[in-house]
Amino acid sequence: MSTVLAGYGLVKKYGSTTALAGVDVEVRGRDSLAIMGPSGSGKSTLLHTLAGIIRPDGGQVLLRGERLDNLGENRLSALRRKRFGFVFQFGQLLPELPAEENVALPLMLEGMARRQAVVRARRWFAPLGLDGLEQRRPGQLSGGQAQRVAIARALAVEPDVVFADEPTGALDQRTSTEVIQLLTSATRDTGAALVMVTHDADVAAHCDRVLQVRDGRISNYSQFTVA
Ligand SMILES: Nc1ncnc2c1ncn2[C@@H]1O[C@H](COP(=O)(O)OP(=O)(O)OP(=O)(O)O)[C@@H](O)[C@H]1O
Repeated sequence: MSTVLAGYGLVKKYGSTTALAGVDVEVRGRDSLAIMGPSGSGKSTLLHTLAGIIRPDGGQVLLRGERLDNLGENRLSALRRKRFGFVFQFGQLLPELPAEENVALPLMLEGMARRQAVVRARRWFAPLGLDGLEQRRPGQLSGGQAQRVAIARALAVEPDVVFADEPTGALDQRTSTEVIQLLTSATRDTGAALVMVTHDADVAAHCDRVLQVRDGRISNYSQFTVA
């Protein structure tokens, strides 16, 4: 599988703080990569830089060989909407919309008619164990169900890469295991790559590779064989 997303020589500074000190990373299609490391080591900065949310001060980010880091803001945000999906820790669903409309929203932002977008969105509910919850508002869902809706929303646009920042951070251990299994398998099934920040070694172990960041540098890479 060829490289989908790559960062080479990534540097990011905040005043006198060096958040990224020259990071190289490559992610292939269907590859899942967990980013771990101590608090303040640069994990979120690396994820956001690869996702085109933070612009690096040095180095390059490439999506299928196309540079992201020097695109104009409009092209960059269009590319993020179309080619990337995002799953965050919590609070990402719009509380006033039913679950199915939350999932349909990225499709509507891409110009799809509401009715068609909702039909497409509904297809994700059964595979993610959400059958029957289409009309629920986020406040009527458990934490694990809300994260599964967020996974559906991230996958609805059929992105090249899903970025997840502490996707299980607000869940108990059993729910966290269910959610990470669904996130890794559903992402792999679509052919997308997954890049995830987590503090939890059990969650990271569901990924193909784990990258350890320390003081803005990669201190270790490990490869798991996923069953
Ligand atoms: N917007 C910002 N302004 C100033 N400094 C920042 C900013 N964002 C991050 N930093 C600093 O950059 C370094 C890396 O931060 P980052 O959030 O990437 O770490 P992290 O590993 O994700 O931490 P955590 O696990 O606590 O979320 C830290 O020293 C942090 O204080």
